[in-house]
Parts: sequence; C-alpha cells; structure tokens
Amino acid sequence: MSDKQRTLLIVEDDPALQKQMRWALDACDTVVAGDRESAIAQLRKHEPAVVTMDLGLPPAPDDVTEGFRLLREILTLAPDTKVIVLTGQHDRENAVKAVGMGAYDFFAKPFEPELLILTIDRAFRMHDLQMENARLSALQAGPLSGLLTRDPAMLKICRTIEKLASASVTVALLGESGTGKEILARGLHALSPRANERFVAINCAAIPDALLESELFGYEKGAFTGAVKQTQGKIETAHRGTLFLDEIGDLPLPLQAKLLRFLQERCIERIGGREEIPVDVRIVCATHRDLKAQIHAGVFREDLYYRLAEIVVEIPALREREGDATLLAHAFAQRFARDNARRSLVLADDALSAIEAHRWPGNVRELENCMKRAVIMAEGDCITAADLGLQTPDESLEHLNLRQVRDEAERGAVLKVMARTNGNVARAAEILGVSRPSLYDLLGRFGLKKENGS
Ligand SMILES: Nc1ncnc2c1ncn2[C@@H]1O[C@H](COP(=O)(O)OP(=O)(O)OP(=O)(O)O)[C@@H](O)[C@H]1O
Repeated sequence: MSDKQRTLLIVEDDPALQKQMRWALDACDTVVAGDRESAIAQLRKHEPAVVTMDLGLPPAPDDVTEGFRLLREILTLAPDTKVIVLTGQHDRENAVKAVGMGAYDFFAKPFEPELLILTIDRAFRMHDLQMENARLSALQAGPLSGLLTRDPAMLKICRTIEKLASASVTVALLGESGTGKEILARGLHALSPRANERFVAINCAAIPDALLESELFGYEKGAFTGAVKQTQGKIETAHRGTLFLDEIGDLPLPLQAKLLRFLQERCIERIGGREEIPVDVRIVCATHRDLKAQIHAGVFREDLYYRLAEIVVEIPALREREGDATLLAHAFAQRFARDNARRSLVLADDALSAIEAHRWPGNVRELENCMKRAVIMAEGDCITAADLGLQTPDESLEHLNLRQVRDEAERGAVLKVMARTNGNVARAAEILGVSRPSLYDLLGRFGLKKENGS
C-alpha cells in the first residue's frame, strides 16, 4: 500500500491503540476519531474510502450499542464506505452481525498489523473499482458509452474513433477476437454524419464462400437456381450508411478483386445484372488476422489492403489492458445480476485474483460469458473463484515465483557485473552496491562460487 491519497478513518477510543494503528497504517492518509460523534464529523470532512472501527465506543466501551449505531450511520451517510469492524477476541457473534449490516469485514483484537493492512488494501481496491464503475455508468450515454475501459491505450482509441468519425476515411480495426471491434465500428457509425442511416454488418468468415458474393452484391431474379426474386446485397442496403466488413481477412481472393473494384468505382453490379448501381457507403473493416502476413503469404491482396486500411486502429488484447478485466467483471456481474433479478453481487477476493491471473484468450467476450455463468452459479451475494470456473492461482506458489523471479534477476545482475569486472569481486561489489562478504554469499548461493579472498 503506497498510495498516500487513500484516506483511512480509524475509530478507536484507546489512545495507545489509536497511536499504534496510525503508525502501522502510515501508508494511508490516516485520520482518527475516538467516539461516534467525532467519527461522523471526520467522515463528513474527509470522506474516507475505508474505516476501521472498534465496536466498543464511549460512553459505554464495554457495550457494542454505540459501535453498531455508528456503523449504521456511516453506511447511511456514505454507503460505499468499506467499514472494517474490530471486535473482541471471542466476539464472533457481533462480528457476523456487523457484516450482516453491511460492514466490509471484521478483525478480532489483538490483530496482526500485516493481515489488517492486507484487508485494508483490499477494501481500498474494491472501493476504487466500485467508484470507477459508477463513474463510467454515469457518463452521458454516448455512442461509445457501452465500451468500458480505463486503460490509457483503449481510452486513446476511443478518442481516435471520435476524431475519425466525421472524416470519410476507411478504417481497419485490427485486434484479437472479442476485443470490441464491432462495438468500436458501431460507435464510429453512431458518431458520424451517417448516424441516421443504416449500419450493416457482414461477417465474411461466417458465410460460406459460395454465398458470400450474393450476400455482398445481391442478385437479379433468375441469376441462378433459387434466385426467385431480385435481392439487394449488403453493400446496397448500406447505401448512405456504414458497411462493416467483419473478418475481412477471410474474404476469398476472387471476392477481394470484386470488392476492390467496388472501392475504386463505388458502383456495384448485382449477380446476373447489367446495371451499374452507384452506392455511397462508408467502409469499416475488422479482422483478428495479421493482414500483412497474409499479403506476404499471397492470400490477401496488397492493393485491397491499402484501400481498406486508410487508417489502421490496433486494439489491445484484454490481458494488455491494465485493470480492465476486473472493471469489466464488476460491470458484467451487476448487469447480469439485474437481468436475472438478483440482488447486486460482489466478487470475492479469490474471484478477483483468478480474474487478474487469467490470460483471457477470448478477450471481453470470454469474460462476458464467464460472468454470465458465475452469476447463475453464485450462491448468496458473492461470486467466488469456483463460480467463475477459472483456475485459482495458488498464493503460496505466487510467493515462490516471486522469490524465483528475484533470484533470477539477482543472479543475472551478479553474472553480468562479474563478467564485466573480469571476476574482480571488490569492483563488482562496488558496482552492485553490496559489501564484499554479501557478494561472496550471493556467488555461493547461485553456484558461481569464488573462494573468499581469492
Ligand atoms: N470494452 C468493452 N466494454 C463492454 N463490453 C465490451 C467491451 N468490449 C467488448 N465488449 C463486449 O464483448 C463482446 C465482444 O465484442 P465485439 O463483438 O465488439 O468484439 P469483436 O472484436 O468484434 O469480436 P470478433 O472479432 O470475434 O467479432 C460484445 O458482447 C461486446 O458488447
């Protein structure tokens, strides 16, 4: 916990304990109160995200009445506050009652500062996420409002889409499956001067090659067996609007040539027709494929690429967006809970850890499906890692890994500096900022032994 902006209110009537807690929790901006009234005054003044409170408060510190009254008042005044209740050693009953009233967690006194710090850190994290969620949902419902993110790269993409909307350039959205390419394409259309016209989407990978041509270009009656009436293709139906060519990387070569012709001439001919029909569409395309590699492999036309990719927008995978997985998980949990007429659900710590650790190969779509399942599976008001059906990271293993990472980094640095100093321990120790004996220890630990004094 290093963020000094995080305000923590400590409600404790014992001055010695108050002092001890302030000292132990100095990573936060702490404010203190010794009784209910001053606690409420501090709450109003500082609006702390997290409060730790003793249940036994004056005038009757051996009784929990005043503590419960304060808890109720805090949650009425500032319902988003995360309150951690400190109880006596054998006071489980009141601890459970406090959590039932809406406290975030409880701790029995005397407590271990490290554990309390962890819980407080978690409470801040939860509070931040809920605030971010509320902020995002409260944003004016604009064309990109369905797209939730706080990742700087994604936010920049949203700004780019807003800028590109009014220009009549062709935009290629590149990114893994489920990263939100269609949402962005729809946003681009909705922000453009064509917003009142149609947005027509076609997935080039989902339609068999034999049908794709007629889907795109339409056909005249009698053009082929089964062509019982004249039918417009997707390009024509998008006239004056936007045509979204999804999975453009899967367009077969013969159709690539036909599409290129359309882009050059802006006219189509229906299958079996002779008439040239002018069509005014804005093209937005998307693919999860590496188009440059496809060009190299001879399966995608370079000239078509440059027609389509006047502006290329590369969308990062979900695992590359910092904090977005948990942000989206919270938002989806709330949405699906609402859809299923359930009370709002919170994500347990093990669920958050599992979400943060997962690599999300299917990106936002995978996360969306995962949360749909979790909302159905969850019992009570909490979604656990088991409800998600993801693997829970083993914390002891994480620690092990961290030590390994540190060891490897240290070993690498020692090796490099020893090589650079040609094995001169005194010089290497100086560069590494450790004493000579420490460097000998490190050399021994990493099996790079050099006898002391040699
Ligand atoms: N940032 C986001 N916020 C909220 N929902 C999102 C976000 N990104 C994607 N989604 C949702 O995830 C799902 C997949 O998004 P979308 O269809 O736009 O992805 P895509 O990149 O076009 O996928 P594909 O390449 O598989 O067609 C949709 O239900 C969409 O609403």
